[in-house]
Amino acid sequence: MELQIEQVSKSYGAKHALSGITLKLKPGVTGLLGPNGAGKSTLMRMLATIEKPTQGRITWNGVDIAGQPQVLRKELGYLPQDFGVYPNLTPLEFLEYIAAMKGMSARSARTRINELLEILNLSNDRKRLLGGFSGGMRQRVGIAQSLLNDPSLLIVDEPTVGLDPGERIGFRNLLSSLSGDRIIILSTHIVTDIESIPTIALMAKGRLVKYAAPENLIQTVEQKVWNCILPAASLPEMQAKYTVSSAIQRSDGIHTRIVSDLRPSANATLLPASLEDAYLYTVSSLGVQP
Ligand SMILES: Nc1ncnc2c1ncn2[C@@H]1O[C@H](COP(=O)(O)OP(=O)(O)OP(=O)(O)O)[C@@H](O)[C@H]1O
Repeated sequence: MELQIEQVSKSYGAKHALSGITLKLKPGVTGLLGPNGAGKSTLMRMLATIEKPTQGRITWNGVDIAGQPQVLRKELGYLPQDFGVYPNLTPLEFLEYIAAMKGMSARSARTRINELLEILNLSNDRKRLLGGFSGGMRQRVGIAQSLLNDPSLLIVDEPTVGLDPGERIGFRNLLSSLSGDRIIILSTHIVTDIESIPTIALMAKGRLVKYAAPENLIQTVEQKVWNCILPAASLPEMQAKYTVSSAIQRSDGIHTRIVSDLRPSANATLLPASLEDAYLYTVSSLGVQP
């Protein structure tokens, strides 16, 4: 099983949304991380065969999906960013409707739907109208519909938006349990969502900037993360000069976490680096607002 992205670019008129993306994905989870406008959704829409590249090609097990989208579609699960539900249906009715559109038999759909409602903790709400669901509950219904056909390629665009902290953790565990022999691609601009994912594709300005394991990304900022204790008045000046990843008010001043090649002040001390530091450092060095 292989998904190959070869020199893919996408333009909308004069706007270059993606430029020369090349990636080869094998079974496992890949996290697409990048600030707003990086091109994550555009790439995912092309992988989901909703749009075609302006240049380059995407192949699924060697077949170009622009010419033969059906080869991939039957093995695809997709949760788009702007996923909407029909408010007057229950989760059960909604999932039965999607399953019928995917060509599943009523019998196998019913078994799979029951399984998914259980996994996604929706069994007790199976007969309530979706219109009354919270954002997190709707998102779980969206995840359920993407898994109906037990897809070999699962694409989920910003799946944790609207989830509360407990649901986020539940979703992370669900993804790990699903990985096995399938390719999963998940996009986010929230670093903590993908800390436990084995491979990260970092995007900015329509380009693939890094493709590496989280620990390798963290290594790039080892010995570059500093704690400076500042008087409140100096914070704006430091923020203008350096990449500040956090600033916490304490009794002895503002504990400011700075990512910088050089020691930012005489009293600065080194801190262990995190994935968030690596992300901020990489994206800021490209002149992009993280
Ligand atoms: N249909 C479209 N027409 C014109 N421009 C578009 C279209 N879709 C995306 N773009 C532009 O392409 C760029 C990449 O957008 P995209 O939505 O893929 O980014 P993203 O990384 O998913 O960001 P976000 O997290 O905000 O969704 C942006 O500048 C966006 O405005």
